[in-house]
Amino acid sequence: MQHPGNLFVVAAPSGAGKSSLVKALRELDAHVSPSVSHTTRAPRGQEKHGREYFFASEQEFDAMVANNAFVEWANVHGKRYGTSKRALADRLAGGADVLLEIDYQGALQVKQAFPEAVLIFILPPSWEELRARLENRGEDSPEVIELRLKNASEEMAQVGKFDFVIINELFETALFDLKAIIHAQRLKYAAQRSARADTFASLNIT
Ligand SMILES: Nc1ncnc2c1ncn2[C@@H]1O[C@H](COP(=O)(O)OP(=O)(O)OP(=O)(O)O)[C@@H](O)[C@H]1O
Ligand SMILES: Nc1nc2c(ncn2[C@@H]2O[C@H](COP(=O)(O)O)[C@@H](O)[C@H]2O)c(=O)[nH]1
Repeated sequence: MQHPGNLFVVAAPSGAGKSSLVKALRELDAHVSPSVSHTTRAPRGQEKHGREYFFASEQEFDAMVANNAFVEWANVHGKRYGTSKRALADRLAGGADVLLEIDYQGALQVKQAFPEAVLIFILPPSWEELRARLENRGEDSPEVIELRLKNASEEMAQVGKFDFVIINELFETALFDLKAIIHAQRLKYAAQRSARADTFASLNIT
């Protein structure tokens, strides 16, 4: 599918810092539009329906799967999460750069559907730091934290399938890297578009 916006996918093990990085990026770059996913997990803390997620019952999620409403969906830490086609198509068609914050299974499904999507993986600097970030965040029970840490090794084993890797040790450095990747992709895409336009013009294609 051709579309005027760029598509970025950011994945990471839980607690590596992807939401914090994406939030900071969005404060600096209004052209990056997030996509709001659907999930069957319960809201945490201050989360609002339609802002962080569309919170769906198992039956509602089943119906969306049956209606082929997702670009991608996956089981993550025992719950289901998915990006709806509606969340993506309108934004891309409108020329926005869309950034999906999803797990690696979803990222690989997106790459199948949109080969031009740029896949970025965020790594924590160490296991100790990953655990500390999950514990200090104070949002998940000890059982949930253990499950997320257990799943992190399978997730991190997928890093080679991504286009870029950022190690989120110093936050400002990782944010700089993320901005640089997005900037480089915009320049590349703009150059391709202009080369295409030149070729079209030389061939008298309007
Ligand atoms: N570079 C960093 N140094 C220290 N702490 C950080 C850094 N980046 C993020 N954090 C902190 O680590 C915790 C986890 O970050 P965040 O919630 O962004 O992770 P996440 O990858 O989005 O996790 P999840 O997938 O569970 O939503 C937060 O408390 C955040 O403030
Ligand atoms: N495949 C998808 N994964 C998603 C999506 N939205 C979020 N996620 C990932 O789930 C975990 C857990 O998120 P949390 O908010 O419960 O901490 C994390 O890795 C998210 O990136 C989605 O639409 N598809």
